[in-house]
Amino acid sequence: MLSAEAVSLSFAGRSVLREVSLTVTPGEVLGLSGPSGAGKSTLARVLSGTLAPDAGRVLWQGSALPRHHPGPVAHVPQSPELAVDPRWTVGRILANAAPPDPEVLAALAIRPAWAERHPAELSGGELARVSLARFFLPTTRVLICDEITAQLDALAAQALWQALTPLARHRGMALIVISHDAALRRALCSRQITLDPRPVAA
Ligand SMILES: Nc1ncnc2c1ncn2[C@@H]1O[C@H](COP(=O)(O)OP(=O)(O)OP(=O)(O)O)[C@@H](O)[C@H]1O
Repeated sequence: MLSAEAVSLSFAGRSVLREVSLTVTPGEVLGLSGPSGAGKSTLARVLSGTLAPDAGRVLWQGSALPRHHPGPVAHVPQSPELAVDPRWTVGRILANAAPPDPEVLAALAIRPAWAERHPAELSGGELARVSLARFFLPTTRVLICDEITAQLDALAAQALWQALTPLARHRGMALIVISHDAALRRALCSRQITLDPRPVAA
């Protein structure tokens, strides 16, 4: 189980997260919403251990979040094109943290032929799937999906979620779905929290 206890964070004296508390249990799909700038991506970075809070703590199975990489909590970023090295091939990107998992590659319809291509040689939907596969590792127990289908058309978005959610459920992986799309959150999530106007504990 992942939990955040009264997590607070400021950037240059400006408070972004104010005593945010939440829990995520294995296999759960939790929705996270709030207006632009509310701190959703910042919270994702804190939960995945890439950003340390000023106050409060993040616990994994009741202990401090492990510092090793890859850890149990992965944050799939909002803009995959900004999060990958454009000089790397898709094959290298996919193999960077762990050997690619054939089941994940097949479920996300990632073609072997893409291995020699660079990120700029994929469509937005293809790159979104590669970005997802990159964080969908055997060690991942909580996958934070940060607006991962916001740039896709409705059909491509639906295909991605239809591939991702059964795979995560099958592996007992929890998902945190960050999205401005209320219908999507309703369809996917068993529980939701909102970072507006004040953090709501779950
Ligand atoms: N490294 C940083 N340094 C300074 N300010 C930052 C930094 N990262 C984020 N912020 C600020 O923190 C606030 C929250 O940003 P964040 O990206 O978490 O919002 P968000 O809720 O995910 O927004 P959106 O829905 O637009 O993606 C914003 O005002 C942003 O400018």
